Amino acid sequence: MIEFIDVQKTYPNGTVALQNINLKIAQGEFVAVIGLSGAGKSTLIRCINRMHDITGGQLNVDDVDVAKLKGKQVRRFRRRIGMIFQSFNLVTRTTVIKNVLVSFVPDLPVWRKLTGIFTKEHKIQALEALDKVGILDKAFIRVDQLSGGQQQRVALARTLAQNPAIILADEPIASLDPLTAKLVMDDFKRINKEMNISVIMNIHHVEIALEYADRIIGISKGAVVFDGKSAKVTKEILDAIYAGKANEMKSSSEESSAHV
Ligand SMILES: Nc1ncnc2c1ncn2[C@@H]1O[C@H](COP(=O)(O)OP(=O)(O)OP(=O)(O)O)[C@@H](O)[C@H]1O
Repeated sequence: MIEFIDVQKTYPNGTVALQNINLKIAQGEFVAVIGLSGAGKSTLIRCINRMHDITGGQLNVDDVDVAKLKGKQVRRFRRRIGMIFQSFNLVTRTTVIKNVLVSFVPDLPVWRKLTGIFTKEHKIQALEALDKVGILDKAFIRVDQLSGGQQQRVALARTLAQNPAIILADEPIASLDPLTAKLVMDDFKRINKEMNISVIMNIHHVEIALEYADRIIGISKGAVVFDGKSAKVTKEILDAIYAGKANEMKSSSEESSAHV
């Protein structure tokens, strides 16, 4: 369970990115966070794994008060939370399997991760993770020889090898063509349903968000203006989220939150 209690985030330059966020996300949910550029979607997602520190309120993940974690505790905590980025964040001049193996040695410097000191067990786990996203046959190919969709799958496999409870995805399909984007979304959906891994995804493609996510969180100017099941999202709700008409949405947000 991820719980935001009156969470606020103000950046050091004074920008208020999140204001009084209250949310509960149960284990195994597939949540899409939507809203205009600059609304605070990325900030919201990145507070969950402490990529950003909150400046007010409390954020709990499985009853752990995330803000109170220190040093090694943060690293251990992050092991259970995978992160997928728009830009894949892979080392492209090496093989697929080495990119996945990196997930087993988070505390070593990068050069050591890439020198190949991995156990047989780790290699088997890495191959299993690649199999789960359908690219086992690419294990020994260099990443820069793969398509964008295949590279995003490598990133997913790397995250899966971590055995995460939660996957945070920040615009994971933004740089993919529509067909490939759907294939990658199919992977997310399968992983979510079959492995009960929570997926919290920041996404600009509204139609895809509605098709794949169970729940939509609409953000405008740092505030939650809609929170409810994808099936309940109407054109009017979308217009309001994207017009930033926060006040207009408050009542439907409260109404919808009751169903979650
Ligand atoms: N490191 C930072 N320092 C200061 N302000 C920031 C920082 N990162 C983001 N912001 C500001 O915080 C607000 C929310 O940004 P955020 O990136 O969370 O929005 P977003 O909804 O994810 O936008 P996009 O869809 O364009 O990625 C914006 O006004 C942005 O300019």
